[in-house]
Amino acid sequence: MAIRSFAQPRRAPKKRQTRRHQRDWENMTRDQRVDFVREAPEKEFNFGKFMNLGGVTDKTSLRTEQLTNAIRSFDELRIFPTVRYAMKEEIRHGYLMRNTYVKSKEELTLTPTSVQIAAIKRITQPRVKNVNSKDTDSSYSIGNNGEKIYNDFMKQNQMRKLNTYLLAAETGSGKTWAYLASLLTKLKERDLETYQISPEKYHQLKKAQIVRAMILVPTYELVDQIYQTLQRANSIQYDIEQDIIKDQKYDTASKDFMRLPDNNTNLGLRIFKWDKNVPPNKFFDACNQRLDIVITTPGKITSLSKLTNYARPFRYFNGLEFCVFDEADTLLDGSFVEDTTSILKSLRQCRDLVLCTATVPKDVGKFIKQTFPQNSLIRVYTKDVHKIPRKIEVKLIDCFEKPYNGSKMKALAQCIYAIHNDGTEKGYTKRIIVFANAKLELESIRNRLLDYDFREEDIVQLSSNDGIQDRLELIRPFLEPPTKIEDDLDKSQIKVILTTDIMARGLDFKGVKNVIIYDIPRNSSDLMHRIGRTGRMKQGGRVFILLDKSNRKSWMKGLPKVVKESIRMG
Ligand SMILES: Nc1ncnc2c1ncn2[C@@H]1O[C@H](COP(=O)(O)OP(=O)(O)OP(=O)(O)O)[C@@H](O)[C@H]1O
Repeated sequence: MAIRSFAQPRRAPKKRQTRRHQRDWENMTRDQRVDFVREAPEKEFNFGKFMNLGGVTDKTSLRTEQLTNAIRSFDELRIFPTVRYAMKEEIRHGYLMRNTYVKSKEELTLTPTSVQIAAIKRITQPRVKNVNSKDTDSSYSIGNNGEKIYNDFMKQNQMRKLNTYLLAAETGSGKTWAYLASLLTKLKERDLETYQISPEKYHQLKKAQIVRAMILVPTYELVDQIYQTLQRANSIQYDIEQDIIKDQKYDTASKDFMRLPDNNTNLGLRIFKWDKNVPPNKFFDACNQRLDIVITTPGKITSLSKLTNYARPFRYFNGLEFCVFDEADTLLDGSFVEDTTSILKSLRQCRDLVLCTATVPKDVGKFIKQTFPQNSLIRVYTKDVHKIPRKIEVKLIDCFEKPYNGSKMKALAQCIYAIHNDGTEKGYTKRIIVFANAKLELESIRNRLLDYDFREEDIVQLSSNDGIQDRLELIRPFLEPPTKIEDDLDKSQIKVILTTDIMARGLDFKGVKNVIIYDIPRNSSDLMHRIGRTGRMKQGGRVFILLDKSNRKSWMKGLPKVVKESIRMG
């Protein structure tokens, strides 16, 4: 195992032990020494080509730490009041009540996570207005379908630069709400701004045939997940006087705006889920009125350019101001990058682009550096990015040891059997995710597991060969909190899902405690994503890694220590 060791706290770092540096160190005050050590590079677990992560400098994550230090509640962040209410209720709705001393969800005190604080602070901070831009009321005019008004309205943005935010934080740390809270706040503040200029213009703009914000993700499962989160937030009901305005010092225009029928009972957003089975004409129909947010995959957007019988189908995105690439490490790599870059080029009015990811592979980091000029790129890295959450226990199973004697299948069956009987999650169906590399292999793994007397209904396989509806149906029990065995349709004591990397990214498996890595993935980034399907939001979890001929003698053996000592993965 090769652990690059650099700074040792409170001791002069080895790299600095030249005479001059040693003298400097000795002359430093205690505080200066602490700062010096904190800014020196941390240990990193690095071994060969498998390790493809990089680009996290301790200075970047230190800056995020400084930003987040003093904040303890959502109320201290610039989040639009109605958005803040809906966000907290949505998180409360999905909160897992196990591992908490609080009796009911209503009593929970929710606090923002580091990435939420840092991202919201950075993204929603007001911009310095460009002195050259003609930011005056006279730039508004009225057109037939509202598009013209919007175009005029957007002209003022042309002089302002695009800000690109790179949000990188460990898996399960609440990145989705980090960008959603910022996005919804921007949309609401923009509406309020217009309303303050002229209520009439605000109402006219609502009829504009445009899309205001777009969230792109790599899979249809994620399209569905983000859509469900937003829809839940959008349908949360509040009493505008009691829950939002009471005891707060808002100016009259803001209060009037919040009391409008569009705002006074719920967020009132128009959200469009553009998934696999939705043809473009459904999207065009939805665009008859202003769409606040579209959630889709890059492929859906680029497919518009192939349409021959629609005039300028891309025109609906001409006024788009806010765009998110969720799972940006995937969207800016491999088969996606061509689509995503062509989309980027056409978003001329976009002012805020959020690249959200749990890992920044070196190649992707390099691409981002080359694509976005340094002065427009704002990095928000948390201090635990590229670290496996410490609540996760990583266990290695050597298939060459007794009693497996080289049989990986035997080791897998034994591992599932041991989880089944380990006395944890008493009374609940235990859910286990098994990751293999090749989808063609899944069927044979399942058949061989059935030979070990597991029940057919307890073991399912899922790959990209299955249709999206089947996939959503199969993963549903994993996306919901655990159920009591007697409430489960099949009365399953365990439920095993055999899958590939298609399920490894972004999916918010609720309280799944066990992940088995049957095959080692291609690189450390994929490994981090697989491991991250458990141990979400500081919940515990276990990951079992099967070591076979190809990897048993390797650095893999150092992994449990890397997690325990909270060492960053390279
Ligand atoms: N402040 C908070 N307090 C408690 N729970 C939260 C908070 N914010 C978000 N959550 C919950 O944490 C879970 C994980 O959040 P989310 O899916 O956004 O993680 P993520 O960082 O995007 O993970 P991944 O990298 O795997 O995509 C969700 O169920 C979400 O509702």
